[in-house]
Amino acid sequence: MSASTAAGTEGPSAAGGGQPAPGGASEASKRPRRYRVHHLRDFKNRGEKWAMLTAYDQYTAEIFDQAGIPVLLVGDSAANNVFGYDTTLRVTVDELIPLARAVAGAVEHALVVADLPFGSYQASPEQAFHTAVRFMKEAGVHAVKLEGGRNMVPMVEKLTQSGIPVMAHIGFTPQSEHSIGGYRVQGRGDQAAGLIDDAVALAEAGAFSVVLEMVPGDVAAEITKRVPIPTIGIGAGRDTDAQVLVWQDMAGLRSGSMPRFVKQYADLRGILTTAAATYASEVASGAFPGDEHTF
Ligand SMILES: Nc1nc(=O)c2c([nH]1)NC[C@@H]1CN(c3ccc(C(=O)N[C@@H](CCC(=O)O)C(=O)O)cc3)CN21
Ligand SMILES: CC(C)C(=O)C(=O)O
Ligand SMILES: [Mg+2]
Repeated sequence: MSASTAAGTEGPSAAGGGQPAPGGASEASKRPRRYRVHHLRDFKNRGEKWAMLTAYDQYTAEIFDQAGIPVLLVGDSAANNVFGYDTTLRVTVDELIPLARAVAGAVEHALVVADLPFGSYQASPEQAFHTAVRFMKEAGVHAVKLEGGRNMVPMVEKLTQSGIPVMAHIGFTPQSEHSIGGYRVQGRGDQAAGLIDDAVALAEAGAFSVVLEMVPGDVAAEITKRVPIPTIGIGAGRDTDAQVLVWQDMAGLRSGSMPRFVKQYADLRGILTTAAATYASEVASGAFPGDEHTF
């Protein structure tokens, strides 16, 4: 797998290998050598919807890349989906960078975005800059994401002016769980105007896209109309430019109750449970290893 940014990255590539691209299989040959922020803006202008997924390791990144997912997010949700912490607040830059390095190193076409962990960017634009540079240098990601509205404008300006593309994230922002007071829909009623102002300010500050998490569908639709950058919804209805889900939710690996915005497209937990139990019983019975596995 190549993380190359060599010449020839702009044009469409014939090396799609027949894999599906966002617009469907027929679009595969149009898949760019590397998705760039301008491709995402083109999708918006053409009204083509696309999907983002989280990824935290080599094989999932490779699989989602080959499936035609144009943007992969190394989310701070690694906190609860990799490390077993109860909230995203716990994950550190030092923990997330190796995962981001695995993902960025495994993809050929996808644009890889890393979440800036809680506490690693809020203090100042300089702090945000130094953390983002670590992700770009040590992990090789192509962009970073941070949570917050108008208060994040100085950070977004500093990063974008330094050549670091920034994905914004508003609505329910899990890193602010304790000040928000729980996992709650944001932007209802007279909160809507403030959320729209946040999105507009972040776009003006240079953000290349904005995640809208747990926002009423009509508010997300209004924001999507009002800003020139792509909106990426999670629990924000069907009218955003793109959607994002945590991959373990999407593929049915995670146990327990699922947020309402999740749709499960596979039962990986069932598949792995059966595989592990069958392996164990074949070892117990002596059916594995067989002659063909023996030297
Ligand atoms: N596995 C996983 N999936 C996610 O979507 C996700 C993470 N982890 N970790 C980081 C954040 C946290 N997120 C979450 C997690 C839970 C709910 C949730 O339980 N929502 C409930 C209650 C909503 C309400 O109270 O109104 C729901 O039914 O949607 C929402 C967002 C989204 N992100
Ligand atoms: C759910 C997405 C947007 C996220 O921020 C994460 O996975 O950390
Ligand atoms: Mg996150």
